Amino acid sequence: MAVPATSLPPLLKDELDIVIPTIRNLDFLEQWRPYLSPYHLIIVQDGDPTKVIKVPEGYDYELYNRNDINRILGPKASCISFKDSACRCFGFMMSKKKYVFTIDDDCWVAKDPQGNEINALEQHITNILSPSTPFFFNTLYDPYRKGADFVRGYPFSLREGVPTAISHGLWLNVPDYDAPTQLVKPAERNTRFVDMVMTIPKGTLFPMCGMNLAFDRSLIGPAMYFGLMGDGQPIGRYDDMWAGWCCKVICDHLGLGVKTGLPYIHHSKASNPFVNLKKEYKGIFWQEEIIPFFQQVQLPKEAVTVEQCYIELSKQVKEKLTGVDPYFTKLADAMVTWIDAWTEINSGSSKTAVANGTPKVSKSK
Ligand SMILES: O=c1ccn([C@@H]2O[C@H](COP(=O)(O)OP(=O)(O)O[C@H]3O[C@@H](CO)[C@H](O)[C@H]3O)[C@@H](O)[C@H]2O)c(=O)[nH]1
Ligand SMILES: [Mn+2]
Repeated sequence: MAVPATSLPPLLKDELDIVIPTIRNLDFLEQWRPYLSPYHLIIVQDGDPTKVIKVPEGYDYELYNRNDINRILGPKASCISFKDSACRCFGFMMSKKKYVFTIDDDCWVAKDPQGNEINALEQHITNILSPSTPFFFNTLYDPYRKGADFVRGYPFSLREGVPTAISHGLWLNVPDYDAPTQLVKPAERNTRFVDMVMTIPKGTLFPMCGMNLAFDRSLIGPAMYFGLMGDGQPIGRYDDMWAGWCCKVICDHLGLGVKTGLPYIHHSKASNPFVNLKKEYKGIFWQEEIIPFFQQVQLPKEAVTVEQCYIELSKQVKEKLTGVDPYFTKLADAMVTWIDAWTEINSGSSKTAVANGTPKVSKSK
């Protein structure tokens, strides 16, 4: 019988923030209470800043709306998307913790095949705190999980693994399909629970979904920029994809690991495929050129920090992708603005969080 999650002390309670992008009241947090209420939330309110977002009692949080973003970042706020879940990366920037878990407000606690609730955050923490194996594939998947190990023929020199930077979770019910797939398979639901965590091999890109994602902010935070999406931009719903491609090439360069698989969340809402098609349209054919770009990216050995890698990447984006569309010049510049803002905010020289950004004292625990 699994030990109920609530009986375990909250792992990394003071070292992890939960970032939620939202345009609605956060009632979904009621269901997550046993698992998430010990942690500090950073809520990034998108859309109309005059709308009041209700947060269930008993949660400790700070909330930033567009007015806060503009006040805190000034002109640099131009790099934070508006009217798109990409805004969540502002929460990554404002966090002061080593780890971040980000979740969408239509993601619910899932159940495993035995009917037990899945503490997604606990599994992400397990994934992040155990090493990754990007250099040699272990056919028994994650060798650090209980009941598994490295198989015969796995080099002992590689068994220490590397630090894990990203833990990419999955979704039961509504899978993260692109609009064309949603259109041709509107009723398809993911009911398959696969009890697996694996390291994504070095040199392999992956489509990172932002709705159930955790990462080590100290290892890869500055690369978790979700790009220029939504209002005023020619593309949407490629925010997390862009961040994932940038992060993966930088993780490969710096010898960091990316894992995918458990945990699952239950994704409830299928966003409108027609609206999604409009947002994704350009991305669907641009990505046929973006992926080969990332596959050929070489970062100089002198680039030894995430920031240095990211600035170098922005130069290559401007040089090699502007031919696809002038948007990539804007995006490359925004990547630099993001790093400037990240450095300013995280060097302590910035405006402290005030007004809406002031941490709210939880009314009752
Ligand atoms: O303008 C907006 C719209 C929504 N949000 C918040 O972002 C998340 C996701 O919104 P939603 O669940 O409605 O959309 P999905 O299509 O299911 O999102 C997933 O697809 C990808 C979009 O890039 C991404 O992997 C997932 O986010 C919710 O919390 C909304 O409240 C917003 O902030 N601004
Ligand atoms: Mn959703």
